[in-house]
Amino acid sequence: MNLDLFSAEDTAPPTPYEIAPGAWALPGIASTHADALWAGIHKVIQSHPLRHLVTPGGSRMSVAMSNCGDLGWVSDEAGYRYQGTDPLTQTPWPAMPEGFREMAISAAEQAGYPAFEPDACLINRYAPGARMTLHQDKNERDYSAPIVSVSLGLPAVFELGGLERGDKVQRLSLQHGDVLVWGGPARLRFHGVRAVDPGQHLLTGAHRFNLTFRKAA
Ligand SMILES: O=C(O)CCC(=O)C(=O)O
Ligand SMILES: [Fe+2]
Repeated sequence: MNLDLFSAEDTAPPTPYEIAPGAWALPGIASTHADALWAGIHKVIQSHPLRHLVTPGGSRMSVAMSNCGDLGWVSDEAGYRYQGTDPLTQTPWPAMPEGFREMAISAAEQAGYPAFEPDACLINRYAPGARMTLHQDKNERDYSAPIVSVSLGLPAVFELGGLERGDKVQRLSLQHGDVLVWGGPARLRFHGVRAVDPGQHLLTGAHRFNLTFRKAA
């Protein structure tokens, strides 16, 4: 009798795959770093709390945000932008923890983008029902560096569109520890996150967290 319940096929680590030219999924690569990333998130949000920013149009975002690194992404009635100071605390954003930087650089490398030097890390917290509508990341000064996006906690459905808002979107299920990297011809693709379903995760509780690394300056 064969009692080998876990065949080699089942236990083989998932491998990186290209979702679209220049866009890569790196399943699970952050899971072994999750505890360190989680500790880093906590440290950052202790001094620079998660908050619901307001869009230039005046709506409150459902995702709560904070930042670390030289620059942080913010939004208010005046627009979207990066700045070195947290508008809430009026103090500089905390330094990007070394483990964050290493994770982002390694992910970019695995997706074929060597020499990624992130200077901004946006921390996104999704409670059940929170979502991010289709958008392009285009507040960065130049688009030659990729975007590195790390998922922690509750799963979510990521939508990757094309270069035009109306283009067809492909849906990807993102689990704890999954990383997406998009750059080059994919750098300005529209993308978003569908409303997160209620759930419980051992590390993050009732939330999904996402770290988005960018070279903003
Ligand atoms: O939460 C995610 O997976 C994506 C976040 C995102 O697109 C952004 O912060 O610009
Ligand atoms: Fe984005």
